[in-house]
Amino acid sequence: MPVTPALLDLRGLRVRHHLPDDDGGYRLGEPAPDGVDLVVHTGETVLLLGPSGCGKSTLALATNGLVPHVVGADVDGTVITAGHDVAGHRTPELAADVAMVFQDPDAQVVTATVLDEVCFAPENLCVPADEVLRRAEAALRQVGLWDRRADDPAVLSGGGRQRLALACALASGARLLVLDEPTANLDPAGVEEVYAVLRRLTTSGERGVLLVEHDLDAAASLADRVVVLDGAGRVATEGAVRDVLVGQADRLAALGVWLPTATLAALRLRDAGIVVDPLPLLPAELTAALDALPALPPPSPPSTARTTCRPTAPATSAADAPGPDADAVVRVRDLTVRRGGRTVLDGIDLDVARGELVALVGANGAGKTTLAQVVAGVLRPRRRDLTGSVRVAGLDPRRAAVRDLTTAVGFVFQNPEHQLVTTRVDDELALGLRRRGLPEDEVAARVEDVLRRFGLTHLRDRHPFWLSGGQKRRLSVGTAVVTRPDVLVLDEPTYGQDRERAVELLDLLTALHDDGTTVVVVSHDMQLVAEHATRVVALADGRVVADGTPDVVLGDDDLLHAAGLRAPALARATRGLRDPAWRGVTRLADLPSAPLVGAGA
Ligand SMILES: Nc1ncnc2c1ncn2[C@@H]1O[C@H](COP(=O)(O)OP(=O)(O)OP(=O)(O)O)[C@@H](O)[C@H]1O
Ligand SMILES: Nc1ncnc2c1ncn2[C@@H]1O[C@H](COP(=O)(O)OP(=O)(O)OP(=O)(O)O)[C@@H](O)[C@H]1O
Repeated sequence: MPVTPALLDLRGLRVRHHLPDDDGGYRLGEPAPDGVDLVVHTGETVLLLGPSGCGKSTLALATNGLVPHVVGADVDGTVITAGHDVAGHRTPELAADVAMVFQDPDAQVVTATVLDEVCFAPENLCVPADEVLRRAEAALRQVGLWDRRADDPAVLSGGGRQRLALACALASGARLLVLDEPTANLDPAGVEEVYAVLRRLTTSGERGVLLVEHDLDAAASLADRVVVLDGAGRVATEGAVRDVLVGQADRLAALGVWLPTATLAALRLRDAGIVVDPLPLLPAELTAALDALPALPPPSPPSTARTTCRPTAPATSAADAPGPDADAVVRVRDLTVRRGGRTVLDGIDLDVARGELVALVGANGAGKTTLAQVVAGVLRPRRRDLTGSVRVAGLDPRRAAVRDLTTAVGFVFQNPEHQLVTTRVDDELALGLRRRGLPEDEVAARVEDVLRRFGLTHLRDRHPFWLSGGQKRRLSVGTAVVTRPDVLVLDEPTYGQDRERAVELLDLLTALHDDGTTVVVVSHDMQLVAEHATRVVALADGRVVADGTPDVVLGDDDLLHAAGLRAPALARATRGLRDPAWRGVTRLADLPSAPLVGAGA
């Protein structure tokens, strides 16, 4: 046991949120977390896992007193942060000791430029001016934002704002970093960079990290210990990373918690009678374990579920992209868009046929959100800022009446808060249907269906504002799905979701797609893209740099690296295998699913 005092020491933490009621008072929500003990020492990274709504963000907010001093709640138990009892200290008094990065980076921006933002915390802590600048520069360089230091934080892309929040935490000098999904909006290259920074910070022995994160392929190699909460907010299990993630993989899977891709793959193989023992944590360990088997059965033929309605020509450059398509439900021609004086989309041509499930991928700032929003008519640039044309189901999204447009295309924002407007979950789902004048019994039936499919029935009368991040995200996807549009455009729909919900959401998108809905989804999760998309369009610097099937685009390592992307975790594990038949297996669904006579170990 380390002899230094803990940076964070939680004993019996139990939080019940104050839920406002109609007569101006409040009632208490269900406890989450519920009686949790958790300790973080200097030099240590502790990973906090658990299904959506179990209280991970609430626990994070309790470490610097935002819960209960700002977010109303009854708190039992004790929280000692860097030796201070949080109950007796306001959040600003703890700022020198604990720095937080929230799930929603927009929640914390306060100044007018990127540089000011990073200087803000150390200035408030009365750090000498030259030291403030030194720390700010170092932090901005570490997250790759030094060149954008004069920009307004509001004009950064989603991933840009996430990097900024992290730079602020680093520059504050606080010894305890509490990071709530710090990489959720980052491109794969950015995730690697951020984890490299965190690794340097913790191995230098000066700081400790409490990390809430779903992307275990990256986090598993950084964290020292894991604490897993169950759905009721109690500690289900804890221990060293490998002991928990690998040693108790079945239990975690049953809780609906994410597992590393390599572990998931091995569990699937085990079901097919191919025993990989011990279970691997990282892609390289899966490679070694499979190579050690006497023989591998052939992988399953690629699953038919993903076959596109209209085969897309494999193409690895914009020039080779599929030609004009008469059936295109989305048609983008030579689209150029300027924002804040900068060209952010540069001559985009893109046809999406009815029934495709297209993933838009690319580095932070590549223009994915801009393209998605222009297609959905959510962003309507001025005439001088846009050239070229866009048609969705025959409509011009810049000019069409909102009512017509929302029948043609549903949009889900990167940040769900931006689109929730009513005071109840069920009203939020009913809103678009009522606006269309649907009969009330039809409205009720569709709302019930979506509540059930998205696991929101028990929260139907909750104010959308008082939901967890994952619950808000499901609600916002639900509002887009409930109107059954021709085209559904989603910006990072799985971020913040536990495994069960993310898989459910993607299965739902796949089902909608099978029913003929065209789906365009912006995603940084290459494994999910590989599993579900029928086509991948990669953007870099506002241009289409690749357009083809997932196998072609995600199999081109040089292209992926140049575009700030990385191969999916399973592809990283299989590409080094001795058995050539297995190289390039990218989808879990393509692993052997039944034992083959005379094959395997
Ligand atoms: N500000 C709030 N007011 C009232 N209830 C809240 C508030 N924030 C969260 N809750 C509720 O508290 C519980 C725990 O939420 P929390 O955000 O801590 O969960 P989480 O584990 O971080 O979930 P996710 O993975 O979905 O982000 C949930 O049931 C949620 O609905
Ligand atoms: N409101 C705005 N004003 C000016 N520039 C903006 C604005 N919003 C975005 N930009 C800029 O447009 C470019 C493309 O941003 P966009 O959000 O489309 O990228 P993205 O590929 O979706 O990135 P991310 O993966 O980080 O979400 C970025 O350089 C960004 O800084």
